Amino acid sequence: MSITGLYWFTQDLRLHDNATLLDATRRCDRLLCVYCIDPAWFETGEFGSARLGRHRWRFLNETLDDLEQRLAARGQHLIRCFRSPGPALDALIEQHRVDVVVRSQSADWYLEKAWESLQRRWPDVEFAERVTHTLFDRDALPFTLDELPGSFTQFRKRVEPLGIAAPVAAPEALPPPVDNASLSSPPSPPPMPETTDDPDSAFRGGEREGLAHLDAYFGGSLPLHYKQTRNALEGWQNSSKFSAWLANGALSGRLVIERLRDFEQRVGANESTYWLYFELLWREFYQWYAHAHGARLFRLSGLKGESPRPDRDRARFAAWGRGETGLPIVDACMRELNATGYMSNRGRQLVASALINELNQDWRWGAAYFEQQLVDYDVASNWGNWQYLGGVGADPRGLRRFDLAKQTAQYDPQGTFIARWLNG
Ligand SMILES: Cc1cc2nc3c(=O)[nH]c(=O)nc-3n(C[C@H](O)[C@H](O)[C@H](O)COP(=O)(O)OP(=O)(O)OC[C@H]3O[C@@H](n4cnc5c(N)ncnc54)[C@H](O)[C@@H]3O)c2cc1C
Repeated sequence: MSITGLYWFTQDLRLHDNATLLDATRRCDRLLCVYCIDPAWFETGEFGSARLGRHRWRFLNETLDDLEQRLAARGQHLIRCFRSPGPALDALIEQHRVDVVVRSQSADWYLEKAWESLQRRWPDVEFAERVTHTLFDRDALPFTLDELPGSFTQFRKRVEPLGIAAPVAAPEALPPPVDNASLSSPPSPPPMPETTDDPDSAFRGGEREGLAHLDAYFGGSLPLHYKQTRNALEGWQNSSKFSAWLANGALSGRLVIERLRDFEQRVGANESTYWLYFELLWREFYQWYAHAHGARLFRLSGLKGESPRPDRDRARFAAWGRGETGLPIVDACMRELNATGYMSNRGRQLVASALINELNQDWRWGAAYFEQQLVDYDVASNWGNWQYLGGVGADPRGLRRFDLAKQTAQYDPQGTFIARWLNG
């Protein structure tokens, strides 16, 4: 019997180190490759922001264009459905009599729900999934997700002794598309929102760009100084800038680790190279944290029994979003975010602390605004970090309040960063 497969791309937008794609290649005689762009992403949600803003929309389109080219080089085709995954995949499964649906697991609770209900609606179809977004497979973790350590430090100590599997090679060939005639007319004709120019953003989407950036970063000596520079408020070279490609899966974390180990062999290992690995373990922690806690990621009380009591002042929140709070370091960071889609880790900590502690607003409004604006938005890292700073997540020390004057003196002693964004 000949097998028709549907590959549902989500946050694994690459061919390298993609065990799910290898699996689909082995199993299927014909394959539909599909990406769903949910129109709901562009609507204002309950926290006052859209799920997808212009920076990541542009980055996503570049990523999908690149993926399409890579698939085309292997005789395949990417179907972009401008429709929510449920009805989009239902239509394709029915139209093409799909036998097996394949996808990479995701830390995104909404995608998990969509996957579960798809399985319920199609009991005769086979469903298969692999983990491609993390360094460790779920089975390799020395604990179940119910027993996920409550803090990063406990997590790190348990996983550091584990080996990280080598990335797998990209498939040389793929099964052919199902039916070329029908693929030229995807089931959802409405036009997608236009992408605009984004001259201020240095991030360019796609696997090709991600791999080139990886080569550039490990081709010089930057990793040797990472620990000293990573906290800077600005500067492309001060941190790795891998986040945007990691977030949509155009780069695999395992590949980053392989290149890091190679760099340590060739050039040398030091505290900074260790620290890059350490930060990637933070990412790993939040991925499993999101898997473990599901919808609690979005609750005001987070993992705690008691909820904070924010003011919920829309005008004050909007001023924070525009970078008009009157707190110079916060306003500079927010204007950078709005213009470029990126903000340093230090900046993210400061603006989150200000929204929660100085302005007394709902941390989820801030998290949702970041979701809209960040080019590197990742559901697990974003909502996990916001919970942490809001004192309702994985921080054993509770609420974090940053002294903005002290932070400004330390990280912008000459005032150049603030001047650039407030006067520029
Ligand atoms: C409030 C807040 C929201 C955040 N939202 C996101 C988000 O949506 N997406 C995102 O990728 N990161 C998020 N982060 C984490 C971190 O700020 C970014 O990963 C980092 O600034 C990206 O720049 P980089 O790639 O140069 O990082 P580097 O310093 O070079 O770190 C290397 C990699 O380690 C990972 N990493 C580093 N710090 C963290 C961290 N604190 N938590 C999780 N992973 C980390 C990232 O994958 C990053 O690419 C958030 C942090 C805060 C405080």
